[in-house]
Amino acid sequence: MPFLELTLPCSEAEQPRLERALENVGALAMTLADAHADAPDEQAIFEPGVGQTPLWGEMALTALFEGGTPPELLLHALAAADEGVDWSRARFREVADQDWERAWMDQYEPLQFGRRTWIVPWNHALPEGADNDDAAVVRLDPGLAFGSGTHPTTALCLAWLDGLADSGELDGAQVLDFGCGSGILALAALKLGAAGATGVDNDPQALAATADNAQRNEVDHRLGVYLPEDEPVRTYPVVVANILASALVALADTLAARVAPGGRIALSGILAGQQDEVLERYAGAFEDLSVTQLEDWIRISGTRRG
Ligand SMILES: C[S@@+](CC[C@H](N)C(=O)[O-])C[C@H]1O[C@@H](n2cnc3c(N)ncnc32)[C@H](O)[C@@H]1O
Repeated sequence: MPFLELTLPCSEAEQPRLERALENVGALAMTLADAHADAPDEQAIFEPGVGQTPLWGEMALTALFEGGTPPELLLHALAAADEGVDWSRARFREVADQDWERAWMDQYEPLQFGRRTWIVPWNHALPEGADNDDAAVVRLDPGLAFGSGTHPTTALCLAWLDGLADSGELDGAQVLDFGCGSGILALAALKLGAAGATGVDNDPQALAATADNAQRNEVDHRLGVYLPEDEPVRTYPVVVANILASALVALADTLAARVAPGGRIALSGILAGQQDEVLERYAGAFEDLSVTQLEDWIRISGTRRG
């Protein structure tokens, strides 16, 4: 089914407010494009709530909604979400799924994380280094689920997994990827030597993307995917969760209960400045908590107390 695409002009000052309202009424994904005529193709794609900072002055914000959504109902919901915005500026059109997938692919290049982890789109040949025998290569088309490796929150987790593999801690391990999105972290862990992985996400589309990516990477027999309410209650030696700081705080007890004594955890999706609240919530159950920053984003990692 085609999607409904909404586009409206957007200044830098307005951007967070517009994004919040669009997210509240169910936007699946958004793009921000330079509205200058001389740079029409420059755009950034991001998941609602985990935006990217634009560099341009005049912008157009585009949001994608489920196909079949009536524009007038959406305008009504947007007016209720934020009545201070002139939503009549919005323009609508139906777009095919492929247009969005194409937009992802066009801005997506092979990337290396740590020593030997590679994320390579299916339409690229393996670059030098990714063709080494010990390279851990995940082939990915992220589609609409978050997780292509290009976002710093994902990059921080991939580098952490690569480091764990280097110290032998992933060998034969079971890994929980909480908030799996495209499955990128679970797949990387499996390629780096984990015996099995569990992907959990509250978005069924993410679970479908993870399962599909696992099958295409031929690791589906070693991966299970679950909604949070169906997730098996068990412990893991390695847990990685790239969700927002507020969710990490809310899920602290659940995630702590999933890490085996002496096991390792990485928490990502934390904006610089939000780390203290997360550190405070996890300090009781985890020791050796360390903070790593990439651009505006923080990763916290630690070891479960025995
Ligand atoms: C930032 S993306 C991370 C995707 C991928 N793991 C990566 O590192 O690129 C966060 C994912 O967590 C999911 N998510 C957010 N809150 C959640 C919750 N409370 N329980 C389970 N999944 C959640 C979202 O649907 C999204 O797929």
